[in-house]
Amino acid sequence: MKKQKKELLVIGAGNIGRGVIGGLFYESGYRLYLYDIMADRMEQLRKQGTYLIERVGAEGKKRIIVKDFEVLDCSDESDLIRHMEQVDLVACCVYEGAFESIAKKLAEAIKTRSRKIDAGYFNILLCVNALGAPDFFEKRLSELLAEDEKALAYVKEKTGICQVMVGMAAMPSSRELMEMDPFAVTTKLDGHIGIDSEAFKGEFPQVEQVGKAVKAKAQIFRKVYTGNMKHCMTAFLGSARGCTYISDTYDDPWIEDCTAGAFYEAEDAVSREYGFTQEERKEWIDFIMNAPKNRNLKDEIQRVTHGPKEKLGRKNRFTGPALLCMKHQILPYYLARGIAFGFLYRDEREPESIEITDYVKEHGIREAIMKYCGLFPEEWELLQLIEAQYKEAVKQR
Ligand SMILES: NC(=O)c1ccc[n+]([C@@H]2O[C@H](COP(=O)([O-])OP(=O)(O)OC[C@H]3O[C@@H](n4cnc5c(N)ncnc54)[C@H](O)[C@@H]3O)[C@@H](O)[C@H]2O)c1
Ligand SMILES: O=P(O)(O)OC[C@@H](O)[C@@H](O)[C@H](O)[C@H](O)CO
Repeated sequence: MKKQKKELLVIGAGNIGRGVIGGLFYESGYRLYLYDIMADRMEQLRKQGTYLIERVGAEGKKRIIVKDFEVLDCSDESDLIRHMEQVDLVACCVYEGAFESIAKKLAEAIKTRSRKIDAGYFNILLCVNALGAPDFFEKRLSELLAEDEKALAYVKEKTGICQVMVGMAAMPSSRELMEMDPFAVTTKLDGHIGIDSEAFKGEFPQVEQVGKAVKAKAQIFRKVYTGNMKHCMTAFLGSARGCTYISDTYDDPWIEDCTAGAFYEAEDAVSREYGFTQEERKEWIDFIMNAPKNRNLKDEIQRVTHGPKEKLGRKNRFTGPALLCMKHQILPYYLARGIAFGFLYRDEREPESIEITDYVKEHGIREAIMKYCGLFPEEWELLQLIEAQYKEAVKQR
């Protein structure tokens, strides 16, 4: 088997791309190639030549300076496609809105790759919380390459399209650090990255805190419906209590009870739906519920709630598990409370929260639930439950 070069092309050089994936692979000896759509900012990073990662744990902190990376010419797509043709490992660290344009460039690169005599494996790591990302890329690549048999065969035989569970939060650094280095990024110190090992092709990367994940397509639903849901519900409830950071909520027993309630409802429903074993369940519950409270990490509520329209949506982190609960005869009592507080969440810096709360004011909560959660009148039990929780929440505020 051809030895894989220790090189990683990062697409989306933001919190996760620079801070978590870039940082961990760099520390394990990988050469980084960074691409981002923000061409001017990337040019500044190229000139700067290094960037700082601050890793913050419950007990201690660690700083790393990333050096000797290459910033691509981000002013057009040709340099990106050329690197996709040459670097065997690509990490997509972007939101869903970027998927289509990345799929088109990958398709171009795959055409060239498939014609190389010694064409080796190519792995695409989808480091995203979006649900169904591998299915999207598999489908789009097969459509874009439909006329090209060689390229299609290369996708099938040599390309790994891998969901990655990024279990390590990352965020912009404090103002003091950003003044020292405008590219500084802060991440959790502990945490784990799981790459879909069933989809990965060839030699698996040996990187600290990065391991193999099985049942990855089910695991990402579990991560988003339980872990990210709990995180976002903490932020919605925390915002209602006047908190700025997630850590400000840690001593509030009401927030703790409500979010734990929602977590266990969702975890039960997800486990029934996807058939996680008792051992798998225990490990996951322990990872989320017994994680040490990291009071040193300043994770802003505004970052965690970002894009509330998507987050309240039918398939996303609240309505998704609430519907699964209904399917499996579990009452999504606390999940409905999380949704209710999502409808109360208003931050002038988050335009979607203004749209949602204004809509509730104008049309009433029932119409708003149908519009933003995508529920139908025949799903009346869940509709009524959220409505009731909303009315309670308004009284409590
Ligand atoms: N931040 C976290 O704690 C965390 C943890 C797990 C997973 N995630 C997921 O990781 C992904 C990235 O999150 P983030 O926090 O790093 O966001 P971010 O906004 O910090 O970074 C995303 C980067 O992608 C760039 N981008 C946008 N469109 C692009 C395109 N077409 N091509 C190339 N680059 C493009 C943006 O300019 C930005 O720099 C998201 O899917 C998120 O859900 C984030
Ligand atoms: O990045 P988002 O908007 O999908 O979700 C916000 C956070 O919940 C998320 O970034 C977490 O910090 C991360 O998924 C860690 O597990």
